[in-house]
Amino acid sequence: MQLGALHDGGGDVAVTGFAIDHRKVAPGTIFGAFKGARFNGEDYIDQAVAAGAVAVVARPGVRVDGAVHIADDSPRRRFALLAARYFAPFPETVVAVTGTNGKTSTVELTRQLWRMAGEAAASIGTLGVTTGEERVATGLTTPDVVTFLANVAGLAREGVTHLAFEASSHGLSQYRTEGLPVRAAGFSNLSRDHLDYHGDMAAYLTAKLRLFSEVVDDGGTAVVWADDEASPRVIDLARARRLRLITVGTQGADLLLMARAPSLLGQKLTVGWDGATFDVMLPLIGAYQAANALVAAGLVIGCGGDPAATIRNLARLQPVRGRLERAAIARNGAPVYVDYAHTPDALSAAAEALRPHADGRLILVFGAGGDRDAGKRPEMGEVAAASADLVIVTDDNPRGEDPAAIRRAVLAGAPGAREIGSRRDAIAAAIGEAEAGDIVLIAGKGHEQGQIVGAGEDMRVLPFDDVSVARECAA
Ligand SMILES: CC(=O)N[C@H]1[C@@H](OP(=O)(O)OP(=O)(O)OC[C@H]2O[C@@H](n3ccc(=O)[nH]c3=O)[C@H](O)[C@@H]2O)O[C@H](CO)[C@@H](O)[C@@H]1O[C@H](C)C(=O)N[C@@H](C)C(=O)N[C@H](CCC(=O)O)C(=O)O
Ligand SMILES: Nc1ncnc2c1ncn2[C@@H]1O[C@H](COP(=O)(O)OP(=O)(O)OP(=O)(O)O)[C@@H](O)[C@H]1O
Ligand SMILES: N[C@H](CCC[C@H](N)C(=O)O)C(=O)O
Ligand SMILES: [Mg+2]
Repeated sequence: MQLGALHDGGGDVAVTGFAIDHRKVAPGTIFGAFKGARFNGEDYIDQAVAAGAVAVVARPGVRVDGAVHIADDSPRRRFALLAARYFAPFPETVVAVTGTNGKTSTVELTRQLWRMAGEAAASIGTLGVTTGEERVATGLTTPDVVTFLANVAGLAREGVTHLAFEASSHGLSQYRTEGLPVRAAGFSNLSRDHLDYHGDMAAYLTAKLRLFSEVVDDGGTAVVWADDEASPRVIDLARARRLRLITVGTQGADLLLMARAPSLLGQKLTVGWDGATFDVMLPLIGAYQAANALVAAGLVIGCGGDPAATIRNLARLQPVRGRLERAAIARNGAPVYVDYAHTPDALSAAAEALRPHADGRLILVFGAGGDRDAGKRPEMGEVAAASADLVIVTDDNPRGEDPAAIRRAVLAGAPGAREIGSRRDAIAAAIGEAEAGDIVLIAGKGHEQGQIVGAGEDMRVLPFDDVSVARECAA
């Protein structure tokens, strides 16, 4: 593609790719120079040009010598829009999900429902890029804009027609997915997380709302879990933009959750749609998984899926990796679950999901991540103390912080909890302690395969998998 096709005055210079990191610039690249949380990409413009950048997208007034300056007050957005034109075509049906908790689950369940309907479907999110055949990790929930758009285009080349992706608040505020047409947007819920980055809940919500106010296509659909305190804000925005609105939940007007009855390995849902009532056995436990499955169904229906078939297909959903995953059974019969709860609200949701299944105690092992929202730590402690009978506070990705200090902050909210820094020892203690009728919940890492310690040059990922460790400890 010629630069002139992307930018007036660009001329017939060949564009060979896009980069936001100067170390990835090759001859013919368009470089995006952005101010970030740790570095200022504008400091690397000269190096990018020396490496062959033919154009630089940067704020007006920034000095660019030796390449075309594509000036814009919102350089990240402009860069994404240009990159999208370069990388297109994309899958024709794309949906995005935002919310504090439930994004990964919802995009994965959406992908499964599409596949059951015979569509070539994929998802992109915390679990990586997932197709029916394979899963490739990207390291972020919403990958950086170049990785994201290149992957989405790659999926289209492989024949994928339906894509569900996670729109994290970081991704939304950094325009990591702009330019990709989004037909339907899903909202799960809003609760405390990531305030280290967003500052306060209002800013965090504003970042998420951009999915509905700007990212989803004109004439697109909003699928909103209606039982959340923040839902009315999303619904108002959807109405203001005249999006098609599908509200879901016990408060939903469209996909109505009329009843939910937990059973041993799942739950019976009674669901209303357009005057008809459906009874379906969802093979996943917990109110939160029912919510995610229904939002997924709403997204599929919102993109033209047959409502009755989609609702019936809920009975064939497979579990999502690391979300209330039954990892092991302790010698005395106590089941051990692994879950990705790493916020106060998620911890409460995971504990509530398991409570009806415990005749005895709920034993909870968890920690809080380092270099992440510190304010959520005591809140997580409080929720844990209120939700479980025995709480063991341990380490979960301390990153650049002192693990003992993180544990102390969590313990401030859960003074009666036990403290065992080594995650392996904590899991062993919980499983060793469990008696028949108890349930062990290991929260925070879900699918993760490592314990992240240190930061910058000293950062290391020590192999660690909650599911395998639980199995070893239960054996
Ligand atoms: C806080 C945050 O979102 N950071 C991400 C973001 O950084 P940033 O834009 O602030 O960039 P920066 O590192 O300050 O650098 C500024 C610019 O200079 C460029 N640069 C920098 C150094 C250099 O030598 N040369 C160079 O060109 C960078 O590529 C960047 O464009 O963009 C970077 C490039 O893509 C990411 O690597 C980085 O992820 C860090 C590692 C991270 O931990 N991110 C987490 C918090 C994150 O994004 N999480 C969300 C939400 C998780 C969830 O709730 O599911 C996610 O979507 O994963
Ligand atoms: N709808 C929901 N309501 C409340 N809690 C939920 C909901 N869905 C998931 N959770 C909790 O959040 C955890 C993470 O779920 P999931 O990975 O689907 O969310 P996410 O939004 O993708 O998280 P992340 O921000 O890390 O990407 C689950 O393991 C569960 O404990
Ligand atoms: N996407 C989340 C994942 C947190 C997972 C948890 N194990 C932790 O490290 O805090 C984040 O980056 O904040
Ligand atoms: Mg996720």
